[in-house]
Amino acid sequence: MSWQTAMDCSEILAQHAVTALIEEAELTPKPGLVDKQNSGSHSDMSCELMITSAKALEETFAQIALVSYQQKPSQSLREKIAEIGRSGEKAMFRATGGVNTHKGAIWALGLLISSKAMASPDTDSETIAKLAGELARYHDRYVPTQQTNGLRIQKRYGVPGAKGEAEQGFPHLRLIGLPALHKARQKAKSELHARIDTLLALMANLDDTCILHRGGMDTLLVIKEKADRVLVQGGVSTAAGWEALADLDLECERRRVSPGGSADLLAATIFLDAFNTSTKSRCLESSVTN
Ligand SMILES: CC(C)(COP(=O)(O)OP(=O)(O)OC[C@H]1O[C@@H](n2cnc3c(N)ncnc32)[C@H](O)[C@@H]1O)[C@@H](O)C(=O)NCCC(=O)NCCS
Ligand SMILES: Nc1ncnc2c1ncn2[C@@H]1O[C@H](COP(=O)(O)OP(=O)(O)OP(=O)(O)O)[C@@H](O)[C@H]1O
Repeated sequence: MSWQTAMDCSEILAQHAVTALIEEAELTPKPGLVDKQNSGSHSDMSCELMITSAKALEETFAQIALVSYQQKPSQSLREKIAEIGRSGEKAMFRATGGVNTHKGAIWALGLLISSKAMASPDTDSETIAKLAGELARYHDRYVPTQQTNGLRIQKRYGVPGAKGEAEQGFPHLRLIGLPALHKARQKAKSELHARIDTLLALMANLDDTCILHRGGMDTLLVIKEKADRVLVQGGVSTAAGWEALADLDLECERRRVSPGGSADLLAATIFLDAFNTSTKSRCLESSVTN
């Protein structure tokens, strides 16, 4: 996939980002998260709301791509996209009536869109994620000083959180998400199973501040271990893996936790993967059973 002008680039990247968010929301089943079957551990969200929110972000994503087109990482660019990202958060809250549907996703996708727009269209995903990290490491002098759940949790548990993940060049995207998706496809898994296995691989590895915030460290460790157990059983395409997924789902429900950070990184994985020409026309079946 290629683009010739800044406008093309902006439209293509924004559309792809919205599609990635919609495909993440619609992927079913997902433990603890909003999907087509239920709203997981989120009493204030639904799949329709996630889709409304995703569509409301298209303009934000387009603006980020436009200001980043053929630029280099710099403090000035970092501050420009931070401002656009913050107005994107406002657009999200307006569209959802005040519900935080995509804050983490705006952050991750915003940086990756900026990086894609800076680089030439055929740049590989590894380089894109690292370039996004380079941009994230510039200090934003206008960052609001108020405390967030994520900042509190990062301090309390000493984990990198969404900010650290980006500043490190998205290691979970490069080393876990994209390889898990490609490995599942190599094993001829269906696209549905491949994507759920990718989410589980992220959940098994990520110190997700959404889970830490609601459940604490004990809960995070149990969720990581149970996600890993599905993969050890061969993933959700096996009967034992499917059963282990049901067990993980019950655990998220019982503890009222949701892997929002892993969901964001799954959307980011889907976004970057779409530019890989060999996987362009993947067919995602709508079945929710094994
Ligand atoms: C860095 C952000 C996410 C704020 O982070 P913070 O951890 O303080 O906030 P908060 O807890 O509210 O949100 C974090 C969200 O990140 C996701 N997340 C959680 N853990 C992780 C993790 N380990 N890795 C990646 N994402 C994670 C979850 O969805 C979570 O809800 C971001 O909102 C921000 O600072 N935006 C400012 C605007 C900006 O600079 N934008 C630039 C790109 S558009
Ligand atoms: N399918 C999904 N379902 C739920 N959350 C998702 C999904 N996809 C991504 N997320 C991410 O999860 C985050 C929402 O998590 P959460 O509800 O824990 O945040 P919060 O509103 O800040 O905290 P809390 O609800 O615990 O007060 C969003 O910012 C979003 O980026």
